[in-house]
Amino acid sequence: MEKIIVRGGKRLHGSVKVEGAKNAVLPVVAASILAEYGESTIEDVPPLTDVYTMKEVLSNLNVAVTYENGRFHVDATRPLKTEAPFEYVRKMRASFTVMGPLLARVGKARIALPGGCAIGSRPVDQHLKGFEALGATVEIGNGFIEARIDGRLQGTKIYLDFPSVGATQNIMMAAVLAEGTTTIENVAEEPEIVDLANYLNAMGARVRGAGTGVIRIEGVDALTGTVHSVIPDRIEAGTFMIAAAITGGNVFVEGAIGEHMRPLIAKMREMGVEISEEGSGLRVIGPEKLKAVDIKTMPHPGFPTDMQAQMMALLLKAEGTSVVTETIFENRFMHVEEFRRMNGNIKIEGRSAIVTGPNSLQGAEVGSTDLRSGAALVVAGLAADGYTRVTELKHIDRGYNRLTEKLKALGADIERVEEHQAKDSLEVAESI
Ligand SMILES: CC(=O)N[C@H]1[C@@H](OP(=O)(O)OP(=O)(O)OC[C@H]2O[C@@H](n3ccc(=O)[nH]c3=O)[C@H](O)[C@@H]2O)O[C@H](CO)[C@@H](O)[C@@H]1O
Ligand SMILES: C=C(OP(=O)(O)O)C(=O)O
Repeated sequence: MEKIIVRGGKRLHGSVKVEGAKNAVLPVVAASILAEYGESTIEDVPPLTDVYTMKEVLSNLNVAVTYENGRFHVDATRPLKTEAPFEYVRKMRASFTVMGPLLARVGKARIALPGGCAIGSRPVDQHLKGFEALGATVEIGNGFIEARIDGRLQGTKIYLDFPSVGATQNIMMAAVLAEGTTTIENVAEEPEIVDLANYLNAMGARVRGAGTGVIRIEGVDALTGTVHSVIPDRIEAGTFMIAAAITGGNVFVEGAIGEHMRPLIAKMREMGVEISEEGSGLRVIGPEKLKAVDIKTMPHPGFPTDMQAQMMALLLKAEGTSVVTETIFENRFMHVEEFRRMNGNIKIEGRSAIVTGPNSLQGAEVGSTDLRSGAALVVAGLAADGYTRVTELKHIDRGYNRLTEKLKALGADIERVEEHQAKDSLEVAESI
């Protein structure tokens, strides 16, 4: 087992390049199953464990997939299998997004029921409601969800109870091959939805309205593989912006798209962080003193839940009381306990965490509970006295490529070490 050891106190400076967005890559790769003709090439794909899991899911469906030099080549023209077993869905919930494409292409999909996880129960009822509205029969049993349709899915009108990102994507991918027009209302508006729509349209689909609350899809008979570069990762970018701010540093985050990050930029500016759009990215300059602000996670364009933990790390250093309210996932405060180990003053009241600062954070041994909490602990470690040891790195590896190396290149005292070295971590850390 590995650990990240970080010694706080260094101001970050320099430039860091953002990679392709994990949350755009996964649905786009799933959508490549829809191409009855030709190959797809998906570019700017970072080497994350989730990407490798998606590759395995597709290979298992008899799709020919190769991944090299940040490019995913997918050939889905062979006869497809229709089952995604628990071993993949357990590793990565996004495996469930192959259901819509399979149903549309083959008329059948059998996917293991995605379970709960560290951030909440995460049901898929809205995905299933969409498939049923399109004419599919959905059955749940023996730990699997099976959806079938005789003939083609039929265009329809669907209203989502909640603007779920995954349900919007899954239903969009099913509807592109349906007969007639589908209108989906109250959809998610995240940049990753727009990216998926752009890819689908480049394959020959007719999707309109992605990025607004209503998506209209005119079904087509078949799709053809194409080349697509995914959007930059706004969550990775945001994590580096917070790392820069928490250390009072000056960092250029290359590739960060301001338009995708308005709520984070607005809140960081309220805290006193200087953020400017500069050429192909964002420059972030951390102030000497940070001000407390309140945060409420909401569907896009609200404040993203995937930035909540990292933002809480920054708020720990802010002067005053901040209220962080999590409205998307019912259990996304697992990092609070870990921050407390680092001397963080945080109280939880229902769906809110009350952070009182500024805190003089102390290095401690802390565990990632999901990928963003892991990154948030590393970021907090950059501003803590002494050594912070972050464990359970498998979570971080799902969503961040070379986090340690990138922070080190910005001047952080940080090292990723094997457990046996970490036993002697102080010694290792002293040699950083
Ligand atoms: C791979 C990927 O892109 N993951 C992102 C995606 O996850 P994901 O697509 O799973 O998130 P959703 O938007 O679907 O979930 C948001 C909320 O809706 C609920 N819900 C969802 C579907 C459903 O059928 N029924 C239901 O009740 C969930 O339990 C959750 O409370 O969007 C989340 C919200 O921005 C992000 O945190 C994740 O990083
Ligand atoms: C929660 C996340 O991802 P997933 O939906 O894949 O668990 C995330 O990216 O922060």
